[in-house]
Amino acid sequence: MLARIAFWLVPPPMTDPDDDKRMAAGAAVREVRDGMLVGLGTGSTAAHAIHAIAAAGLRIETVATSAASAALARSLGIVVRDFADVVRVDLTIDGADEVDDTCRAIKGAGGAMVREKIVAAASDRMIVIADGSKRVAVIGAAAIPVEVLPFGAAFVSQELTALFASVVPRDGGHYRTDNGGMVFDCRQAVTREWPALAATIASIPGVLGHGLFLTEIDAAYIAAGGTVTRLERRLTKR
Ligand SMILES: O=C[C@H](O)[C@H](O)[C@H](O)COP(=O)(O)O
Repeated sequence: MLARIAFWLVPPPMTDPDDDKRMAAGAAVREVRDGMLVGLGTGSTAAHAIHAIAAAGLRIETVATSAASAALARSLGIVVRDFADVVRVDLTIDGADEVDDTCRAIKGAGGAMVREKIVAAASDRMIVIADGSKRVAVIGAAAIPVEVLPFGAAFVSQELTALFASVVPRDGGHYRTDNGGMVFDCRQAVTREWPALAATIASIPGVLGHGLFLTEIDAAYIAAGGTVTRLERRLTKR
């Protein structure tokens, strides 16, 4: 009862999720140093990081995980290289749809997960930035997006149906990624043995990639109520 009264007298601080995204992005960008090759993520939170990089006037080069992020960065005067010529990235900063305290994440609501995973794998350090709504005890409530070669759509959809309770083609099957792939948003996995599930999805012919990031992320900056928490992954990356 006392706790309830205290709640009404002193309401918890309310912050705009966009302010939290900006704050998480700003904290991560403080890790960027002149001379680095930096991976630019995709989405609304990653866009804050791109703006923060531009505002900091850092002398860096970047690679982008989507056409949208490349266009935003170039519009702000940031040098963006073609990733096809790159084998190693110093640091990547990207958003997430869900992230847990061991830095496992679900990504790809914006459809960029395949390029994001390639750039993450090439990165010495991969940081996820997010507002507090993305932090979860256990990943798995968000849809896991699976990018599929349109040629194999029906076959892959059938295979995914054995792994998930719900398999929904994005935009009724009309959505296309920067790679020309379709996306199936998959929910309620029949197993939460994530490494085995990730391997099974990836092994289906026609699958180009998926949004389960189980080993790629080194750290997460989560901002909630004006406070930034940094989570560091403890296990070795690969
Ligand atoms: O494909 C999109 C990416 O994985 C995004 O980083 C993720 O969906 C988070 O986006 P936002 O920061 O807009 O919530």
